[in-house]
Amino acid sequence: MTQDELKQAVAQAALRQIPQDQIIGVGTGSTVNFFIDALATIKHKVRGAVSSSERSTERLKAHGIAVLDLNDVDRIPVYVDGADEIDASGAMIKGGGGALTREKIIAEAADRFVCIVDASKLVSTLGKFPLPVEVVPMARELVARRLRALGGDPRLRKDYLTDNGNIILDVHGLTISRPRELETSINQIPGVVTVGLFAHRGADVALVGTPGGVQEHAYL
Ligand SMILES: O=C(CO)[C@H](O)[C@H](O)COP(=O)(O)O
Repeated sequence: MTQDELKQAVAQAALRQIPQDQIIGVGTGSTVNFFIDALATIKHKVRGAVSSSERSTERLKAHGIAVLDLNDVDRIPVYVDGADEIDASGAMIKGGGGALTREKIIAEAADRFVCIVDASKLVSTLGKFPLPVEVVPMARELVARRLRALGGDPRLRKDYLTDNGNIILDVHGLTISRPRELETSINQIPGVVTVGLFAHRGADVALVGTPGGVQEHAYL
């Protein structure tokens, strides 16, 4: 099976997690694109979506799925999103697609985080994938110095601004043995908008695409 076929399989499996007549949180990325396409086939069963990026919003609307403002929504029972890495506790690195801030906001607002990944994203220790950090532009060098002090090698994502008008520093060279602590430390640096570590609010369940089928991993 190709990686795209694995992504498609988990996207399809995620439909079973979608409650009837509710608003669904929708993430960003190539796996989520397959999920949005799958969601379109049951769109009469959902009230609409809260979207984590302009890209996902565009795709949802193209399918005729209503996109709502988070401020107008009381409850999001399920948030479906991909990840760049996920460990055995459900902690993740996210933000490879640059949407980490809105993703973290919707993840926090949702009752349940369903992570959809192919098996290549499962890791024992987070950090091989460079950790994205969204930063207010004027704080770039200050934040970069602080990230170096934490043992990382921050590199500016070239020719890229987030949907919020900020830059991203991708931090290479980290071995993240204590994801919660690192998430807290990086969030303390003035100028950091969001770190792409999702440890305090990790996944509740991961649907993992493998050549043998979709596995479900539940986390406490
Ligand atoms: O965090 C993300 C976007 O900001 C994505 O979930 C992550 O990058 C995984 O993307 P893909 O499904 O394309 O591998």
